[in-house]
Amino acid sequence: MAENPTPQHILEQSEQLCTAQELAGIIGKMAQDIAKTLSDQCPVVLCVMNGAVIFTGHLLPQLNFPLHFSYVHGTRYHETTQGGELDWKVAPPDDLKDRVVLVLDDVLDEGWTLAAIRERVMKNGARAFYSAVLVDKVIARDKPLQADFAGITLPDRYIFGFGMDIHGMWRNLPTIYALKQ
Ligand SMILES: O=P(O)(O)OC[C@H]1O[C@H](OP(=O)(O)OP(=O)(O)O)[C@H](O)[C@@H]1O
Ligand code: HPA
Repeated sequence: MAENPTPQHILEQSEQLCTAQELAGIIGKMAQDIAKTLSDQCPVVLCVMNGAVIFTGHLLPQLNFPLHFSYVHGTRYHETTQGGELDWKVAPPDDLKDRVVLVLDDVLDEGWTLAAIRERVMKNGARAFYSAVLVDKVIARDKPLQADFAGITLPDRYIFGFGMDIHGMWRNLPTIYALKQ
């Protein structure tokens, strides 16, 4: 891959990992599983911006029970493919006393982002924390947190599309891609 690849070059060097139709089925099933656990809890649902925006947009209308909605924004990959320190742009809401919280994220990779969100959410008084991730990445290390609801497991490759970026681009692709190996 060239040092400064063009968006088109990135796409040409990539392969699609699943279809948009498969993702729709996966998210539909997640909505059913989440409803079984949380439909009588009136949870606070938090989208982790930016990556979870499309996953959230597909999942939320399928959660057929009362809930409150807000978001957090933490980033630790910036426009690179390596995670670093978590940079809070918008921290979890302060007023979570006795609330059940469901956090939606696009990918559980090393797990540090969701672990940090859980810590803040519980510190802000939540009664219970749940997480739902579209992709659970299989990595060689233990993760500090396991997702309560996971859509698909994918191997340890940098993925993008469906909300996830590669060098800041291609969040708008309708399904998930990875660079060809
Ligand atoms: O499990 P981890 O290794 O902590 O990585 C997962 C997090 O990394 C990505 O966010 P990123 O920092 O890229 O910010 P973005 O969502 O704005 O792209 C992704 O959206 C998750 O929130
Ligand atoms: O594979 C990934 N793609 C996009 N964002 C990410 N954040 C952690 N891992 C990834």
